[in-house]
Amino acid sequence: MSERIGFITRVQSFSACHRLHSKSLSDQENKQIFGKCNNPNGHGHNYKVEVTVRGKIDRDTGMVMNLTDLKEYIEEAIMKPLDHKNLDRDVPYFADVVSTTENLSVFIWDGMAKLLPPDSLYEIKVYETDKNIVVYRGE
Ligand SMILES: Nc1nc2c(c(=O)[nH]1)N=C([C@H](O)[C@H](O)COP(=O)(O)OP(=O)(O)OP(=O)(O)O)CN2
Ligand SMILES: [Zn+2]
Repeated sequence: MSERIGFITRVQSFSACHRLHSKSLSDQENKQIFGKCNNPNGHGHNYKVEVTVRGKIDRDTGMVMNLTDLKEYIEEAIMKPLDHKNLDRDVPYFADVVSTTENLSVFIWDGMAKLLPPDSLYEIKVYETDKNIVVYRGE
């Protein structure tokens, strides 16, 4: 039988607060572009992240990868740095990067890619709310 390729996804939720504010823009521009999300005291989200890994379905194990290992990588790359954090103040990456869901997806991609086997990470999907969803595939 020829080699089969599978995609496996694990879902993880975390809570964090943030403020949309760019140091490259004036206060007036920040207010105009980000509106209520530029409120100085920030606001919170219950984020949901889907991490998808692509790979060969191993003939012996029947797995693309062990979901127990994926769970541990998610703990390192998502939960430890982000859960119950103020993204802008507690996560050094966001000191000069606006904490949009797009940039959060890139942060999570970079953290996961460091832990997973080379070229196995396929997609990061972040739900900021039920209605606001970002997909990042490392491009
Ligand atoms: N391109 C982006 N635009 C916006 C982002 C983002 O990450 N990328 N983020 C925000 C805010 O952080 C904000 O939290 C969005 O919240 P809100 O508009 O309240 O969310 P909903 O659309 O789900 O709320 P409803 O009021 O139910 O429509 C803004 N823009
Ligand atoms: Zn927000």
